Amino acid sequence: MRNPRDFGAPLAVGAPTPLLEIPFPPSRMIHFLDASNEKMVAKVPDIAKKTDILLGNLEDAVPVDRKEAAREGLVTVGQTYDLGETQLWTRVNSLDSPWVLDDLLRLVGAIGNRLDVIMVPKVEGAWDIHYVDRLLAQLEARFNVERPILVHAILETALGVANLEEIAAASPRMQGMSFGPADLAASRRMKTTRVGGGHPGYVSLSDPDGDNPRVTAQQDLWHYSIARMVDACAATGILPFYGPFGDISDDEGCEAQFRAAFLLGCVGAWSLHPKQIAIAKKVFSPDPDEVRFAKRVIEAIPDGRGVHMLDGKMQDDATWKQCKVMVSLAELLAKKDPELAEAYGFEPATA
Ligand SMILES: CC(C)(COP(=O)(O)OP(=O)(O)OC[C@H]1O[C@@H](n2cnc3c(N)ncnc32)[C@H](O)[C@@H]1OP(=O)(O)O)[C@@H](O)C(=O)NCCC(=O)NCCSC(=O)C[C@H](O)C(=O)O
Ligand SMILES: [Mg+2]
Repeated sequence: MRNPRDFGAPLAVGAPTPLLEIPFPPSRMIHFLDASNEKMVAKVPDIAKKTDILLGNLEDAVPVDRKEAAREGLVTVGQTYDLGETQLWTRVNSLDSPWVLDDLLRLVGAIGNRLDVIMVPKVEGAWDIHYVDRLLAQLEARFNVERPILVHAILETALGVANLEEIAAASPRMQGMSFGPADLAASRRMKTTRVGGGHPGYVSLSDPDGDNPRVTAQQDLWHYSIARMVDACAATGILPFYGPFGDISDDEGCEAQFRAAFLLGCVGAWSLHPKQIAIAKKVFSPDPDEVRFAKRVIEAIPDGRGVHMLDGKMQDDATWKQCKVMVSLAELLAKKDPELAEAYGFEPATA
């Protein structure tokens, strides 16, 4: 066990001091692109204005013969594009791959001061985070990186899900976690070929009722693991994200999957295609009617104490805290987006 008094100390001489509080800028969507694809890179200036997070993907979906081009393309994006307030992340190759060491060496050396977060795939336990933590500290010291690069784990193996509490608490560098339904399905031997979403075979069935047809309702394959991820993240002050929705043609299915994650506590989701950015923005920006109601609750109970009735609904200390969650998120997003500020009824100057 690490000495708790050393938890906030750098793991290498000359590395920046770890953050003890994880920053929470707007994080509704992590937009994936392959920086070896010229068409995608050409869209960076436009996409950077629309997405909260831009991620250069180096792992799965990037063919083996384009791994180096994707890495170098991301270096070029980091060195040449002004992304404004949009965060720049990468997903490196998995820790057992032949590419990850060069991914980390090259990216921290070339754009270490531009990279906000490194997403590490297929994290299985705290030991994976400890490895990346020490190596990043050494590289930060070597390349004079001024602020710690944070680490985001993808939960996409059965062992990773079994160990998620330890992963969340493994390092002050842990920024958050994403849920990876495709690799997780394979790891668990689930019988679905879909990337996220439901399945028509996973249903609950009503009881027999004479000759009447029995009713089925599709169930959520992912509820248990996403809820565990949200608890582990909230318990350690880091941020949970839903991952990919692979049926690019099914906007409604994507929205439903994202909304289930949003309601459970996730702050954002991945967008694989430019059109999923708008879906994530819609879902992960709280509904204006809910925000207006939450504001009324806070105005009605300024000190957050006691019991009150509003529109026939009981309000107390706990509902006040729920409303604070909603209004704080709305305020954060309104600062970035004047249209949302108006929809939420915030004065532009105070938003
Ligand atoms: C899914 C795609 C392969 C679809 O691409 P395409 O067939 O080219 O779609 P369109 O013809 O509709 O594209 C229209 C234009 O938009 C550009 N485009 C497409 N996607 C992106 C993007 N992500 N960023 C920027 N620009 C994009 C196209 O180039 C077209 O441009 P133009 O011709 O000039 O109009 C593709 O969207 C894609 O590759 N997406 C990323 C896929 C990805 O990153 N997959 C990995 C993440 S999911 C995962 O790893 C699973 C997870 O780990 C788990 O285990 O669950
Ligand atoms: Mg995966």
